[in-house]
Amino acid sequence: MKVIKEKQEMRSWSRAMRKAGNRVALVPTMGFLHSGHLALVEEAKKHAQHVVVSIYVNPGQFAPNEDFGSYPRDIDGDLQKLQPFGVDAIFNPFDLYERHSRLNTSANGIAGSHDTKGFLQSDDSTLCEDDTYGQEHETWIQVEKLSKPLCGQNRPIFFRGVATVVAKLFNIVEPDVAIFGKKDFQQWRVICRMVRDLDFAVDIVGCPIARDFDGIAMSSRNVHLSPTDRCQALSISRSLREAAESVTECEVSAQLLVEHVRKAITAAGGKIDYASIVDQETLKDVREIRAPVVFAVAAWFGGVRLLDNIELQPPQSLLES
Ligand SMILES: Nc1ncnc2c1ncn2[C@@H]1O[C@H](COP(=O)(O)OP(=O)(O)OP(=O)(O)O)[C@@H](O)[C@H]1O
Ligand SMILES: CC(C)(CO)[C@@H](O)C(=O)[O-]
Ligand code: BAL
Repeated sequence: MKVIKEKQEMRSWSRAMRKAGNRVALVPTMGFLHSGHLALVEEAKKHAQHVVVSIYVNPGQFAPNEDFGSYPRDIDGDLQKLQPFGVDAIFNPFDLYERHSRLNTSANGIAGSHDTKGFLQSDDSTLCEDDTYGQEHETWIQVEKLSKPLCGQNRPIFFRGVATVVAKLFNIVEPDVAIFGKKDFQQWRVICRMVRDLDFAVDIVGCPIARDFDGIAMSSRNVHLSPTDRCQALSISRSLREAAESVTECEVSAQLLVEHVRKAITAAGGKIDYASIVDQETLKDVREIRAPVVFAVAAWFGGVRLLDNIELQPPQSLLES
């Protein structure tokens, strides 16, 4: 398993694999890996001879008030976890925006890099001594409509940052296929749309949500939950499952289903960011479950923002009528 830090080396490696007639799959991650990430790697192996996992906590998708600094990181642990999985290369760049000295901080562990609007800025504490090295980044990809609802409401720069860094990763790794998790359903839709609109020659594969033994959607940030918060946070997956059961029993009112989930999460002590039933393509709210839709939730427990969702199918009787 090769660990690659430099963009140029990454591109050359990938080109050599493809020149030899092999397909390359990319699994983009921010590290602190769990079984959900490893399931993406297993999926990647079905689509290509070579698998690259990128590990990069992207400063461009965090607003100044968010958790870039405290995002969990453990590169040594990640390498150990990936070892048995037949991954060919780990791409772990120091800084994809080339603002920072390679000499003065640990890999991808920088903080304090946005202005008040959330734009990336050079930070005095991390500026290179030779300031000709640092160049500001000013080109961003904005997937206009799909970035606005759900997570976009309270994280207005998030998807711009995600789309841009994923485009950069595609340009560096030049994969044939890239694998994303549907735990971040909106992110997966945004990337699919970007690929379609900008003609990236990359197939996008979406993988089902991996859950822990108790039903919670796996997430790197779960490590910050106290045992009590974690127990209370199970109200998210439990109430989503109950909503799905109600649909099979012919409850099709989105308002009633949303009320049920909101009540359950609030009663458990959570603070809801959003709970919405939306069309899977447009991510627009639906009033009734008359086609396959997704019920997406973001909620805070003990200072940790958690995402989850469930796909809802219309009741059989509606399909038959
Ligand atoms: N439980 C999961 N099931 C399926 N895919 C997942 C799961 N958790 C993460 N992924 C996917 O792994 C990829 C990398 O995600 P990331 O490194 O941000 O991990 P994360 O667990 O989502 O962390 P966070 O705490 O930021 O939510 C994304 O495509 C994400 O959707
Ligand atoms: C896709 C991604 C790696 C971009 O930084 C990140 O948003 C994530 O891990 O889901
Ligand atoms: N998996 C989502 C990354 C983020 O919340 O920044």
